[in-house]
Amino acid sequence: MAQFKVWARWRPVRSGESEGEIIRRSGQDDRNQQLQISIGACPHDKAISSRERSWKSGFSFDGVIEPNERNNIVYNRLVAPIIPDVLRGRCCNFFAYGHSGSGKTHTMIGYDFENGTEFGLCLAAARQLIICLDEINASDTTYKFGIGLQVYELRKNSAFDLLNNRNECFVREGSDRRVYIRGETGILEDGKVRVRPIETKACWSFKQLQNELQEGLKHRKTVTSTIHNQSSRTHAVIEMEIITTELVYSRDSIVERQSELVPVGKYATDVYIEEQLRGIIQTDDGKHIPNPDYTVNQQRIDAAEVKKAEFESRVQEAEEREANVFASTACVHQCIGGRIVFVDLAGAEFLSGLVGPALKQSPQEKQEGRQINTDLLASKEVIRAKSLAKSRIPYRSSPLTMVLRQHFEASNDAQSSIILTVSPEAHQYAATMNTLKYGDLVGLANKHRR
Ligand SMILES: Nc1ncnc2c1ncn2[C@@H]1O[C@H](COP(=O)(O)OP(=O)(O)OP(=O)(O)O)[C@@H](O)[C@H]1O
Repeated sequence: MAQFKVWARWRPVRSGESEGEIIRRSGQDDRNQQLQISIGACPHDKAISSRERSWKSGFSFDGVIEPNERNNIVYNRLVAPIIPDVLRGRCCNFFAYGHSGSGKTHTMIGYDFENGTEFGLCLAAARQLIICLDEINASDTTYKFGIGLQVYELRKNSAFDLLNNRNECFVREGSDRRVYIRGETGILEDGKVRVRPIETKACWSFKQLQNELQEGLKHRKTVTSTIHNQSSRTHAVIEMEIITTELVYSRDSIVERQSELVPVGKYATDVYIEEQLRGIIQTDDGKHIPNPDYTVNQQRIDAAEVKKAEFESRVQEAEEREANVFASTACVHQCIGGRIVFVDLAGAEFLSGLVGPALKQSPQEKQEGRQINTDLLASKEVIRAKSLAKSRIPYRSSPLTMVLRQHFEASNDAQSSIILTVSPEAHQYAATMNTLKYGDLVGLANKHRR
């Protein structure tokens, strides 16, 4: 089975664009029902080099979505078929890749939260999942299943938590080589330390999830681009995981215990450093030698370490409890932990260098653009390496791929999709071509595996 399905979605021509200026295109199936896309010469021929006059992809696309097909049709074709996988506890990923204004956000998140026909894919998926979970809840009242929602934007090494006031969190690789997204450690009113993981909102109804998502998206950073005035300059990630009340409690308890460990761990480090510093002196010629008047208090260091180990084992206990909750629930209902992830990538014009001349960029925006380039290139390489089933996947090339690693790895036996959003407008010819060529590359890598 192909790892990544590749879809192209043509957005409608904006009102005001003349029909004569749209890109001519056609498609053709091969025996495996894979599609080849042909693009005619650019209507603005003069601006384009001759080798770009027309183009044909390989039979590398799984499908093409036409401009008149609305979001509900897209959902039924792309996402609905994998919902049973999510309900079997698997992880499925959807990426939208394309140039500014090509329809990534329209597809993944949607701009209409009231009209079900136009729900973005994530909202439509949430609606279907909650219907299925309600059925499970009604048939077995021992458990209460819902959806854990995380919504964040990625920019450089930071994740901005849209469900927590756009709080800045940091992407770090732990000593266990897992990637964690955590905010600054905070001090609560009662003086307790709190480790802040990225917010997960437990949603038990569709209405609740819809409100949380809508509120969160108000914090999304958008700027005016040459194409439209709601352009996103970050990658937005929407994760939905099937959870139970018990799982939520067990995870809260991990956070609680990690918070308790922070001051104890810091004390142990401070004691060690203090003792080491007291045990050394500097001579007049700058050399460091043992302090003859002080004996390092090893007992004090050991006592602090023992305390730290005690708190570490409390964290470990809480982690084991979470694993038990997970395993015991999965024996009865395999849906627990099922995950669906939607990634609305930043505009691909940065990658192709197609930022229009009208888009004046500040030095900070230029730097952001470079980071977007790095991220898009890295995700491109990861998707390609996965499609080719390479043994080494370059996850560590960017913060985006580091964060997505767990989802990519969890989705090994499930289906993921990349949706290439393209515009038929002639003035976006080069951008459209660039996006389709990328899709072709991924699709051909898939074909290699079939
Ligand atoms: N398939 C479509 N059908 C109807 N309207 C669309 C479609 N695709 C895009 N649009 C409209 O075009 C505009 C730009 O789309 P959108 O914001 O989704 O682009 P984008 O690719 O996310 O851009 P950016 O990278 O700048 O954020 C929006 O008003 C959106 O509603």
